[in-house]
Amino acid sequence: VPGDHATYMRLALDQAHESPPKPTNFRVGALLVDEDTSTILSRGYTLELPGNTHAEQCCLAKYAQAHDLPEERVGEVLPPNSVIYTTMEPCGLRLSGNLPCVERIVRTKEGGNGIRKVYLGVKEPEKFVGKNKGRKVLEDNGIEVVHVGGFEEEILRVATAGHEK
Ligand SMILES: Nc1nc(=O)c(N)c(NC[C@H](O)[C@H](O)[C@H](O)COP(=O)(O)O)[nH]1
Ligand SMILES: [Zn+2]
Repeated sequence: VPGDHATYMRLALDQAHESPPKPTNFRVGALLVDEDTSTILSRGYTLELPGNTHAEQCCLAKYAQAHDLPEERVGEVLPPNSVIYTTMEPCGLRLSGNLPCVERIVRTKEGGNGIRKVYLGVKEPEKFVGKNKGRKVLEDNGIEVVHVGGFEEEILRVATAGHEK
């Protein structure tokens, strides 16, 4: 049965609950979906893969790994109408200096179809890097950004669970 946006965002939020709490990031969950066939291609959560990894990064890396490719070449194997559901908007800047997920999503257009749309549950709180400017970068690269409402309170509670109260 084709999932609706809420179904997929709920599944992304389930992923966020798997993330180990940490004071210096947010606990986020992401889903990679083929919109043509309503197939879930990959799931990911913050810190799932070794290193200081983000949910969207893990989602892409796992799908690439399943095709024996490094994450930076995932665009070569994405179906034509791939989308990402992420509980929090992709980062445009990271305090660690690691490559932001907006760049990882934009580069999926290299060598293939690339991610078409990003569905987000909440905007990034301004705690670490101030205002997140990633949305404009995605849109400037032809990637549609859509807010899926209804989960904000739970998304933020999960995202900040590792922060000092
Ligand atoms: N969309 C998103 N997915 C994630 O999985 C995650 N952890 C963040 N978090 C954004 C926040 O801005 C960064 O976590 C801090 O800027 C610290 O940067 P690092 O995570 O250490 O690279 N945002
Ligand atoms: Zn990120």
